[in-house]
Amino acid sequence: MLVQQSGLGQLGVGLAQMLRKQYGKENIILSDIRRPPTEVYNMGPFVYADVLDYKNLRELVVNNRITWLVHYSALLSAIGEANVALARTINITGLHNVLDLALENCLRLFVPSTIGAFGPSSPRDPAPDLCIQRPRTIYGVSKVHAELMGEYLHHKYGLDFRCLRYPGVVSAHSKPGGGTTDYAVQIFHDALSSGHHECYLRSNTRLPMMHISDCHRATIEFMQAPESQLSLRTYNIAAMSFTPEEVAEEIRKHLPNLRVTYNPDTIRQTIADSWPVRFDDSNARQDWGWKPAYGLSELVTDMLASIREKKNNAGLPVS
Ligand SMILES: NC(=O)C1=CN([C@@H]2O[C@H](COP(=O)(O)OP(=O)(O)OC[C@H]3O[C@@H](n4cnc5c(N)ncnc54)[C@H](O)[C@@H]3O)[C@@H](O)[C@H]2O)C=CC1
Ligand SMILES: CC(=O)[C@H](N)C(=O)O
Repeated sequence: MLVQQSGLGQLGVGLAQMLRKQYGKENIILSDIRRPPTEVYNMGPFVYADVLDYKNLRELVVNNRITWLVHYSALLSAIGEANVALARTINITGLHNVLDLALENCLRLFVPSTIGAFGPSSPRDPAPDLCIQRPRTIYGVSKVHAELMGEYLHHKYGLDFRCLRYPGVVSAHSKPGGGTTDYAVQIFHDALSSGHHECYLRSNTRLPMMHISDCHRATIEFMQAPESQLSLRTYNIAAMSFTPEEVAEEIRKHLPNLRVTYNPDTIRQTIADSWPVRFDDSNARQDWGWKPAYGLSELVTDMLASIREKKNNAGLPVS
């Protein structure tokens, strides 16, 4: 049995769907502190679980004989800077609860990290798996903490801790949750509604990005990889890197009238400028065979088709 925490965020439902296809819908429990939409509730087991409530988490694990835990709970980079105390609590105290629970119940544990775990003193093009990590956001600090705590408990007590550093994830099916890479989702919605996107980053801000289905596939392949193939517990994964101007150009191949204006927001621009522009994921490719399926043109084609379909199904106008 697997429980996936904070499953109602941008990434959660899609991962649960992919896992349920492989392991059966009754074996994957989605949890969050928010009320699930009807379609998610009808897809398979859903329970309330607050990552800050240790007793509640323990009951969930014990009552359902959980063996794997996917810990998605976090406040992302931009929203974390606006709520530092809450980000520290959810991202660090929440993680400690989950680590204690995993040790106590011999759980296997997957925790995602991010390009945000690097900072201005890290090598940026590309950022390797092992290098200086001095992030300047509470989000990044909490993710480095997660990487180090998980690795420490793996080496000291044998905890099966696995961690992937995700790039900015681009998905048509959910709203972004307060990150610095959110523009790369919003631009598609704007392109298909008003035809105008106002970008909060400069036109030449290059960041690593990934299509959500590659992100989910990487997660499952990594969780399934035999221990003997892993030389690290925390791996970078990469697919593509682009700037706002480059993704806009690619969208214009489908929607030539897209207009993009730039109005950089100091907080998010400063964060983006401190992150890697490219990830070196050669260890993931070598150790457990990671290979992305989506490049920029495939991502743009898929995002436009998926959002169009959603709008058509909802009876909304599409430009
Ligand atoms: N979306 C992205 O581009 C990337 C995401 N990641 C990581 O992937 C994970 C999932 O990210 P997203 O789905 O985008 O996040 P999100 O911000 O969309 O969702 C976070 C979820 O956490 C839940 N939550 C908040 N407080 C909680 C609490 N006390 N207990 C339980 N749940 C609580 C929220 O209800 C929400 O559903 C995070 O750990 C994030 O750091 C890493 C890199 C990129
Ligand atoms: C890259 C991430 O971790 C996230 N999307 C964010 O922008 O905060």
